[in-house]
Amino acid sequence: MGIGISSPSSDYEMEHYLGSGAYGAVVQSKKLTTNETVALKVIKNERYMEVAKKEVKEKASD
Ligand SMILES: Nc1ncnc2c1ncn2[C@@H]1O[C@H](COP(=O)(O)OP(=O)(O)OP(=O)(O)O)[C@@H](O)[C@H]1O
Repeated sequence: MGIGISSPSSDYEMEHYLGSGAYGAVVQSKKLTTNETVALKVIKNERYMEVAKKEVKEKASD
């Protein structure tokens, strides 16, 4: 059983480490509300939060 993590929209279970970038680590996880496999980016520092939010918005509009 992996480590659990929650967001306002779902709970996730972390499965395994995928890699690291400048802002934090990426972990393969299961989204428990839908059973989907997703990549969760865990931001390593609060200072990077705004950069991360901007990246998510840009990727969502691709
Ligand atoms: N959807 C994904 N599926 C599989 N592996 C992924 C996925 N997203 C990220 N990774 C892995 O995690 C690593 C870090 O990804 P991340 O997006 O944080 O950084 P990056 O785009 O490589 O670089 P930067 O930090 O400059 O944005 C990647 O190099 C890759 O190995």
